[in-house]
Amino acid sequence: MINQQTDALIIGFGKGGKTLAPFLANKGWTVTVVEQSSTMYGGTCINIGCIPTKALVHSAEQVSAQETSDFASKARAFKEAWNFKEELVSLLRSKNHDNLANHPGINLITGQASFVSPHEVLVERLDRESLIITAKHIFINTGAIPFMPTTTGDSNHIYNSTTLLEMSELPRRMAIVGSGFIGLEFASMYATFGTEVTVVEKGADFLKREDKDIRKEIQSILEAKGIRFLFSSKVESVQDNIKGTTITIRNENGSTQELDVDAVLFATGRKPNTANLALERAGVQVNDKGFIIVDDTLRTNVPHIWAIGDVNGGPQFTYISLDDFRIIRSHLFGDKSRSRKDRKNIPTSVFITPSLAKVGLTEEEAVQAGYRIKVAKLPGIASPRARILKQTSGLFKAIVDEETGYILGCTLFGAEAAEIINIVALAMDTNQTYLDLRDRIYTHPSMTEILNDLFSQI
Ligand SMILES: Cc1cc2nc3c(=O)[nH]c(=O)nc-3n(C[C@H](O)[C@H](O)[C@H](O)COP(=O)(O)OP(=O)(O)OC[C@H]3O[C@@H](n4cnc5c(N)ncnc54)[C@H](O)[C@@H]3O)c2cc1C
Ligand SMILES: NC(=O)c1ccc[n+]([C@@H]2O[C@H](COP(=O)([O-])OP(=O)(O)OC[C@H]3O[C@@H](n4cnc5c(N)ncnc54)[C@H](O)[C@@H]3O)[C@@H](O)[C@H]2O)c1
Repeated sequence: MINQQTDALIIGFGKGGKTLAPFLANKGWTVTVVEQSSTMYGGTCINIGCIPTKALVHSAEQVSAQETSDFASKARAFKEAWNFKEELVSLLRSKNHDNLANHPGINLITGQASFVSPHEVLVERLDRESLIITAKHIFINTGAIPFMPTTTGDSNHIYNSTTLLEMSELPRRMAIVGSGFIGLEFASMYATFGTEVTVVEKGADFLKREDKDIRKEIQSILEAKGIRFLFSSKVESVQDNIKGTTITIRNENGSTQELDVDAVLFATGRKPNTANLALERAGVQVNDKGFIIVDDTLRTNVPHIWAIGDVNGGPQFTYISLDDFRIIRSHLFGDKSRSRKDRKNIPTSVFITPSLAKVGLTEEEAVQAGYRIKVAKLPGIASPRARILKQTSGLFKAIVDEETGYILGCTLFGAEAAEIINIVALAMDTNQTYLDLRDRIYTHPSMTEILNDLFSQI
């Protein structure tokens, strides 16, 4: 057993941790980063999350614009897109690796970390001697992993988002269980490539935090791609047969139906990746779902141990993990003022085609909160840029406080919505009124200029 000392030990190569490591090293701290897998340098986002999925979404949109007709051509197009995704991920993984490995103040170790005591962590390496690292400060950044509900049966066709991304063949028929971010993004992407997709959702509807008109528009556009939705339904069993696999779906009213598919994706949420950490040996507390409990400055109940990113139970987005880094920076080397409370309007985007992006309140939420509101709405086709991009479907919507003119919320379902929403979020965070966005000079022809027209509806 080798013993090492370090000022900061970062467990997991997540977004916040990999940003914190060079920051602390540049401040003169000795920094050790431990990542359990050589295929995960750069973390979930780079390897099995945002980047590979959005590369496939983008390729699907290009293929759909070419209107390939027969399945064999579609399958070839998917294989090409998959190869591109693999090349991109491998490039980014290696860049991420080198960024830390080549930094003179950072010791990057590949191995699995678990606590021995509050200041000591065991690192087990595949083909090398284990280490005990004694650290003054410890940052847990181990992310989240897919949560899979139990089903009966025997199948080699069950996937989660990680394992499905390893498959280079386009399935002809696919069931996707869950219609959250991952379920909808995969459904839209595979259907755009040409897979026959059925989505099985236990709830009575999807995206429950969206207004009804937006949900209706999304559903009709996804259905037009050929996606079938089965709501209030659960997959009970998955049983392989010579042609693929048969899933048995039970509806809320008790009736069952069978569906033959080639692949079943479970996209039913993600749970904290803490099982191997032996947190109890450090005395670190977790909540009933296993997420590490932190205060608004991201410290755990053990003052020298912090938790960053998905593992601390905050919103599961790469940009939130990055913001966790900013909070920790503020507390270690800044004025100690930044906290989770500063996050006012967090924009989100679901990368279906066209994309859905949102910030702040929906119409229903604003009414429930007691605001007197004005609502602006425009169809996607109102944008000249959307016509150029051949993505004219969708719906843009903004909610404004009638009394003050402040923007309470905005949902953009249309081309490049994930870009435009950041401008609306900035306006909201800096207390600008809807008039500021209505009367701004934007480039033309851009998607952003839809804000001129959208807010002119008020
Ligand atoms: C399919 C998919 C698509 C997504 N798309 C988006 C998107 O478009 N936009 C967005 O913002 N977010 C997206 N997300 C969410 C986003 O990927 C995560 O919120 C983000 O990556 C979380 O980062 P993190 O800092 O918590 O840690 P992670 O990036 O999850 O890193 C944790 C690391 O810790 C390592 N580790 C775990 N346990 C140990 C241990 N005991 N010892 C050593 N190492 C360990 C893991 O191997 C992993 O590399 C997506 C997620 C998925 C699954
Ligand atoms: N574009 C992005 O920013 C992006 C993309 C992908 C993932 N993510 C992050 O990853 C997280 C996890 O994504 P996710 O889609 O796995 O989770 P999710 O929580 O967004 O959605 C899970 C869905 O599965 C349904 N479900 C759960 N159990 C079920 C069952 N047994 N049968 C049928 N349906 C069931 C739920 O009702 C829900 O609709 C997201 O919340 C998000 O934070 C972000």
